[in-house]
Amino acid sequence: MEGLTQQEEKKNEYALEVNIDEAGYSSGDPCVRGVSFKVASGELVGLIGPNGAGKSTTIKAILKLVPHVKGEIVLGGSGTYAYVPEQPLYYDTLTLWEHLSLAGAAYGMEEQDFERSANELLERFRMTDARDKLPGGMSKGMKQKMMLMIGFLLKPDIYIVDEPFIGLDPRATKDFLRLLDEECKRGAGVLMCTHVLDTAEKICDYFVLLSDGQTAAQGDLAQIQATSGLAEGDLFDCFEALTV
Ligand SMILES: Nc1ncnc2c1ncn2[C@@H]1O[C@H](COP(=O)(O)OP(=O)(O)OP(=O)(O)O)[C@@H](O)[C@H]1O
Repeated sequence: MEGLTQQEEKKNEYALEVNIDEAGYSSGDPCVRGVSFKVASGELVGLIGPNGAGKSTTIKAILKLVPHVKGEIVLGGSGTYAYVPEQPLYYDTLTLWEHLSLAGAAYGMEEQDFERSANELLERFRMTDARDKLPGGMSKGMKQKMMLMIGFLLKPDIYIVDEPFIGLDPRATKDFLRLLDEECKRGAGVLMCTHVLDTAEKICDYFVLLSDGQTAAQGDLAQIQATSGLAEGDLFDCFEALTV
């Protein structure tokens, strides 16, 4: 668009458009109803809500991992995404490096490009010493880092990250947030589901607050505050006021 810098232009494109009429595990009994939002390129959207509110079901509906979904999901850009699940998924017999290699090969990365990116990620996540370890010999946080590294390796148009903070120590959290910020600046969109509301309040551009399978509020912090009637409230206060 005229007068916009390249980065502003990127921000005006959508990395993900979600219009879920219904989603659930058995027909006729949807857990999620009427959830619609967009993630712009370069934007970080926080999907928040109490236990059982429907956050993971929403993410799984986006990824077509639940059996019943009515609605429309549109991936922007070239349609590439990285999903980082809440529970690490891995092969017991493959080392960290072999997991990265497998992901690189599956996405057709050039060998040189893969080696450079994988080594950089090992350093940034302080995991170089764990390069040849099997997941069974890793701590919870190390497994979580492995999942995040696989996501970052792929440099997708959108990251879909389910509760990334549990298990990460403060330094690893900082390393992760710094990388995420760089990826947003590159133009990637991020949809992140989390219970860590103080961090979400600091880093998210937009919030979708779910309660009992429906949208209780959505918008930036000012809009969430307005919906909750707490003009000066922090995200936690608004969350309490708006959820059941
Ligand atoms: N595999 C499943 N089969 C049937 N029902 C499920 C399944 N997984 C979740 N549900 C139901 O869907 C509803 C929403 O659950 P969901 O896991 O999406 O919540 P959530 O917001 O991610 O919660 P949490 O914060 O506890 O992770 C709940 O009523 C839950 O019982």
